[in-house]
Parts: sequence; C-alpha cells; structure tokens
Amino acid sequence: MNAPDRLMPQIDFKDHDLAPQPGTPGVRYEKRPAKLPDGTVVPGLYNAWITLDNPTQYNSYTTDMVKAVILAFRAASNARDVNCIVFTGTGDKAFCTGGNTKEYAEYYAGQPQEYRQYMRLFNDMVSAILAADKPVICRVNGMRIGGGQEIGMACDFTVAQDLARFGQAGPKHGSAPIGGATDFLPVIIGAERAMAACVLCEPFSAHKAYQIGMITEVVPALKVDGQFVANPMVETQRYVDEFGRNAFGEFKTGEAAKEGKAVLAKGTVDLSKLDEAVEALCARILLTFPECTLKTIEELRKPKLDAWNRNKENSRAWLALNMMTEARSGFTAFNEGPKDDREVDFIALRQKLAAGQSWIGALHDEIQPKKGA
Ligand SMILES: CC(C)(COP(=O)(O)OP(=O)(O)OC[C@H]1O[C@@H](n2cnc3c(N)ncnc32)[C@H](O)[C@@H]1OP(=O)(O)O)[C@@H](O)C(=O)NCCC(=O)NCCSC(=O)C1=CCCCC1=O
Repeated sequence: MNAPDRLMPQIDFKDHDLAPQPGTPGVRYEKRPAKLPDGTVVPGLYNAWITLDNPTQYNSYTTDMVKAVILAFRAASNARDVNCIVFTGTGDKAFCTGGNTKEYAEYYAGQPQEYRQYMRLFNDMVSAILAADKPVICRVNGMRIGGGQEIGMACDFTVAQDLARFGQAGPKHGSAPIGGATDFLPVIIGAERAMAACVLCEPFSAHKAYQIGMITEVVPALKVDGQFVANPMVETQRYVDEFGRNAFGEFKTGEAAKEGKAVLAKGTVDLSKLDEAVEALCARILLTFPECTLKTIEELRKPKLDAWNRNKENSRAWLALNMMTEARSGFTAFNEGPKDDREVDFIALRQKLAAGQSWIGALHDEIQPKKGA
C-alpha cells in the first residue's frame, strides 16, 4: 500500500451525479388513463403517477430515490399527453417520512461533504416539484412526516386519507426542518402555527390539516362493518371544547382515545375513497385550459417558491455541517436505539454543553439511548 492509500479510509462513495438510473428500485413512474368526472376514460390522455415505493421504511427516500423522483417529475413535465402529476406512496401507512434515517446514520453522519452533495439532490427534488409543468397533487396515503411533509407541501394540492398525520421530526432527530417546512408552513398556515409545528414536532391530524388550510380535501379510509367511518382517534363531532378552544381535528385523549383505539382495531383500511377523490380532482383540472391553468398555478406557487429560493442554499450548507454534531447523534439514536427509545438524552446533552463539553470526543456516545436500560 503506498502512502496516500494508507491515509485514505476505504469508503464506498455514493454517486451524486444525476444520470438516469433505469429501473431504480424505490420509485415507480406510470401513466394512468385520464378520466372525465363521470369516470369515462379519455383516449390518449393520462395522469402521471409517481410513487415512493419503500414501504418497509415508510417510503422514506434514499439518495437513489431522490434522483429518480427528480427524473420522474421531469418526464411527467415533458409528457404532452399528461394532465396532472399524482405524487404518492405505496401502502396505507405512510406517504413518506422523509430522508432515510438508516442512510443518514450509516453513511452521511460525520460526512458533511457527502451530505452537501446529497442536499443538492434534495433541493433539486423540491425545486422539481415546484417547477413541474403540470398541476401536482399529493395523494396522502398515510403519514407525511419530516422531509415527506416538505416534499408534500411543495405540491399544489393535497388530498389525504383521514388516518394520515402531518408533521416535522427535525428538532427531535437532529435536524432542522429547513428542507421546505420553515419556508412553506408560514405561508400556508401562518407563522405562529408554523413555529409550534416545526419546533415541537407534534403532528396535525388530517382533519386539522384540512381545517387550517394545509390540504385541499380529506376523505375517510377506515371501514368498520362495511361502512366508512371518520378516524376514531380524532375529534370530528364538535368545533370547540367547553372553554371555547378548538376541538375539531384534535387527537382524542384518555377514555375517548381508548374507545377510538378499539374502533380502529375492528376496522380495515380502504383507500378507494382517496383514489376517487384524486381522480375527481384530476378530472376537474382536465376540464380547464392547460396553459391558463399552469400559469395560474405558477403564480400561486410564488410565495412558497420565493421563500424556498431565498433560503435553500444556506439551508443546504447548514445541514451539511450539522451532520458533524446533532444530526449524527440524532439519526444514530433513531437508527440504533431500542424501539421504544429512539431519541438522544436531551437533558444530558444540554447539561454537558452548558458545562462546556466539546462535540469532539465522547459526547456523541454519552447521549445515545441506552439499550436495555
Ligand atoms: C413517527 C414515525 C414517522 C412513525 O412512528 P411509528 O408509527 O412508531 O413507526 P416506526 O416503528 O417508527 O416505523 C416503522 C418502520 O419504518 C422505519 N422508518 C420510519 N421512518 C423512516 C425513515 N425516515 N427512514 C428509514 N426508516 C424509517 C422504522 O425504522 C421502522 O422500521 P423497523 O425496521 O425499525 O421496524 C417514525 O417512524 C419516525 O419518526 N421516523 C423518522 C422520521 C425522520 O426522522 N425523518 C427524517 C427527518 S429529516 C429529513 O427528512 C430531512 C429532509 C431534507 C432536509 C434535511 C432533513 O433532515
């Protein structure tokens, strides 16, 4: 081994070039026949369905999947016979829970240069959605969390099944939700609600997301004894509680939550109403002038786009360096911690930092969740 080789760790580098990867596992691209509002198939016209297909990891996106999403949006944008783009995930658990935490913990942690290249791809994915030459509908088949919520909010419309949850994960798992959430949420739901959502990482129910204007439509997905019922874990029958505070869309607690859980356990999930609603929206868009519609959408994207373009390069640089410290610890904790304890010891971390301990050294290991503790 010569001298430079001895100095080089043997890293199997990821390829961050945006070259076509035919048949990339993890993302499906298909053109489905466009339909009129009455369900009649329209010859020669389609909707492009882009599906995140990594259900065992809640459709989180790996580096290769990010590339495939960008290419899929470009293909759908250029397809003359495509009406709308439907962006969704496989299964009924998750639309997407963001970046792949296994890849973050096992490859990007401690590698800011690599993560910087990855973030070029991530930024391009968000920009590709915001620049799509077709209306983009996010079909929320399940939870939309972290970067999943960010790419979802980049879409023009969101139609959700009502068992889905929407929220951020960053400050709990070692990241900042600056891949779009801090840009889009203040525009969509106002600064105060955005602050609570991004900092506290407490999810919104689909009904609440609908009520506060984050999504276009919410449909039931749980079938009990052959009938669709609203998400039984969420208050959907009253608008305010006895103190005049918002009650609608809040997660039930106590006895009510227990009863809700029992109903949930009796039911099965059926996404047929979600598909009906998505097809109906595509059909309504089909009955408009394509260029006027696109221009309207381009104008309405501007508030999100302005915030995104103002911040995305700084965000990329900050997120890269953060892979040396909090992201390394947070994603390692989620990836390697016991199932019921996947967060760092925040108190120990804050105490150690207050006492002046450096990130160089034992700090990372000292704050990891203890296996078997
Ligand atoms: C809250 C959860 C979304 C859901 O929790 P729960 O319902 O308890 O399910 P789990 O048991 O946790 O998850 C089921 C299995 O899926 C795996 N999983 C879930 N999410 C991911 C993911 N993002 N990457 C890889 N694998 C994932 C999970 O490990 C389970 O598998 P197992 O084999 O262990 O059974 C919860 O899952 C959760 O919090 N997930 C992680 C969310 C997250 O931190 N996402 C990354 C956020 S950061 C991000 O996305 C960014 C985007 C761009 C800018 C920078 C950035 O940070």
